[in-house]
Amino acid sequence: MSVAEDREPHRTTDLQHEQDYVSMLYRRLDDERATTERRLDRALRSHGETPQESAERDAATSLHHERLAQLGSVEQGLCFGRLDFHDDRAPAYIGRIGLFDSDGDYEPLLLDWRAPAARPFYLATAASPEGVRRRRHIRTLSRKVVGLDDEILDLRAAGGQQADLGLAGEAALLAALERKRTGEMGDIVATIQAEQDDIIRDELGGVLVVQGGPGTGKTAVALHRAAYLLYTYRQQLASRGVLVVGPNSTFLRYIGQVLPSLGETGVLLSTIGQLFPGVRARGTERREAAEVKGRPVMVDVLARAVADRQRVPEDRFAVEFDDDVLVLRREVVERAREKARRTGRPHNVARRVFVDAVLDALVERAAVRMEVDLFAGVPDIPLAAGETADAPVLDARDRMEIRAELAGSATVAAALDELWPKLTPQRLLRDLLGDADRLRSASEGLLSDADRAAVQRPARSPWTPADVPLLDELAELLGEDDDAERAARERREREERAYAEGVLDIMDQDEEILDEDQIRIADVLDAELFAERQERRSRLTAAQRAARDRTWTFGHVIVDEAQELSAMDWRLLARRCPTRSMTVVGDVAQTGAPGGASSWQEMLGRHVGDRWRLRQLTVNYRTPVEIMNVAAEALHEVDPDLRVPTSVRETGVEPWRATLGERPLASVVDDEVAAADGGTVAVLAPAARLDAVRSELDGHGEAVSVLTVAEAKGLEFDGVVVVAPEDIVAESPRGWNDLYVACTRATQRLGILCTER
Ligand SMILES: Nc1ncnc2c1ncn2[C@@H]1O[C@H](COP(=O)(O)OP(=O)(O)OP(=O)(O)O)[C@@H](O)[C@H]1O
Repeated sequence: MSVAEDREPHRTTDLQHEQDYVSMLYRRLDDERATTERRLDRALRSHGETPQESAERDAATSLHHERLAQLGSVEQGLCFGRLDFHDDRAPAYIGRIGLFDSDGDYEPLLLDWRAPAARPFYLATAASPEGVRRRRHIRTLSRKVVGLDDEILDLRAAGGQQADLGLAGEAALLAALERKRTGEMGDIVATIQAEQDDIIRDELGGVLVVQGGPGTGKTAVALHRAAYLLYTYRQQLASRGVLVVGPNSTFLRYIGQVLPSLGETGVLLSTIGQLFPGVRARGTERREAAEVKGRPVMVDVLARAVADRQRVPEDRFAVEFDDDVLVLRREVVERAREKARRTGRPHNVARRVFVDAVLDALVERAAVRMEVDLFAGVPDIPLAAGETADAPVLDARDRMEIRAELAGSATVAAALDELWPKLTPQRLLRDLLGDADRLRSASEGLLSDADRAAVQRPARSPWTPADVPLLDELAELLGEDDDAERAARERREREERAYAEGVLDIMDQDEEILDEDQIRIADVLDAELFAERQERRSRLTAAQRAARDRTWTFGHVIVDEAQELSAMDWRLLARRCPTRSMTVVGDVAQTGAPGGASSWQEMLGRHVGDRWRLRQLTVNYRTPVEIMNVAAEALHEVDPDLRVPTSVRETGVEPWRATLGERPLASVVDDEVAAADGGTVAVLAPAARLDAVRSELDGHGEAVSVLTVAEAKGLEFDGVVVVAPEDIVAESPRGWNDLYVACTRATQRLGILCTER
């Protein structure tokens, strides 16, 4: 233990004193909620006469709404710490948000954990106390104070000893770590450790890489960093939002409550597969297919696939027009294509240039034909004075009319579409992966026959996560000719606004003549109107607006389990974050994805060169020593030089091994469920055995999660049973990494069922 810890039961007076203070804080919180509700109500009822007033009203409702959400989310564990100082400063209380005295002097009653003044709570040690005499953890249940853990930051009291791991608030920390898991990640705001705090508060700019073994709190640190950045750089980040990328939707559900519990709503949690609005990547595919799709060479394959759709006719281009056939030579179309390509614009935007050039050529052809027709059978008339024989018979206006007619002709449009079709990313990718000839043409010399066989699939196949970065790349290559759509959107917004203003006016007139009861009905209407109006504009947080917009760029991007991302995934993320303000969190020893990375430089070099900074986390908070000893065997197979992180606790419970099939799996798992005593249990199986294991454990319901290792990435359970580790290892080129991940999901107990082999 690093410091003297007060394990004596606290005197009732101490508890009572803290209870009084905490109760006062909750009263202050209630007041604040009531005030904010009143402000929100007032803002909703105010009419914006001018566009500026409307905008101000929207900004105010949005602000109050956000504040209300924040005040609502900090109810549990509002205040969790107190610092007492050596000098005569008043004690500082630390909590989830800042609260101030409502009187004139505006004294802080509770410090937000992210405020600089709260930092000693996480950093002060006996050796470097930063003026702190005592650190107190206050444990609460609802609004009741149920316990206190004190540390006196005094080297003499600690016997001059510094513990190896330098843990702060050890009693509170160990209590948190021993807690049964619920299936949802909780925040660690009361027990953040110094090495974690350093990372959480690292500066905003540039790429920060956080490398740490399993259970070192990388995910927790990443989420607290998001909350810290939004607090500290609110001006910069509130409007653009923060994106947190996780490996799959189970993981996102697992971490989903952490940021709201810290009072933050401006964060979009997403997988890579969810980052293309309008596409749900629910399909699965073989590892080989995902690996090929993740390679950087796909950029060239896709560029070629787009170029392949810009065709010129074999021989000549003939199109029916006005009971006639207009013919263009192949070279004329080729020149039009070159002209369009030379603009360097994306396919759908450059299409206009191509279409214009072909239409110009067609107008010429049509004009010639008309002149021929006009004069057919007409005897030569002598030229009048000033006339020349080659003066055009059709003037500019005639030509414009012909052009308009050509442009409006369905046959001409269809013929042009054959040569240079308008394309969506979805259509192009479906066509490409569903057609062997197209695929070969786009990838000859870039992919092998085996690669092509891996990615080719029936045209109606569902989208997979590895398709999404390809769709994103194609969206860039194809571009959007969206003038008409933008105008329609603006018109729609104007109409909606006028409608809302109208409803408000009617309500106001009504209110003047309604009696009390009816006004209450109007209040309900008001609430509905509020919801409607907010839904359209101000209620949407930056994160929600970002989720609907592929071209949104975020103020900061945090990537968890980053080692799993492919080169194409990184290209997509780089587009979402042109400022390269990123936090990249992961463990290159846990890489399971075939396109994932085994070194950070290999992964990031292509996008940021060597302009990234590395921080390491070294202490394992999840997995006890006994289990890490077993996990270390798997890690040794990955790379004998790698070391497991140091565990903070021992449980005295050794992991067990048995042979699969000796006892029915259901009964083995029943024992584990009983041992977990209300905690969570997972059975991790090789993909090939998953269905069989699931049906064997049918009836265990929600008590047991049956998952592949890939699905269990980033999650944790009180008890874990690993089925057929040999098969897990054999199933993938990174099988030992997978086994390492499987063993390190456990917080209390690990069992391994080997196959007979
Ligand atoms: N300072 C802390 N106080 C309390 N609990 C902590 C602390 N740091 C980490 N934990 C807990 O340890 C567990 C592991 O944390 P987390 O999932 O963030 O680790 P990780 O490094 O992302 O692991 P992996 O790479 O295996 O997914 C979680 O239950 C987390 O809440």
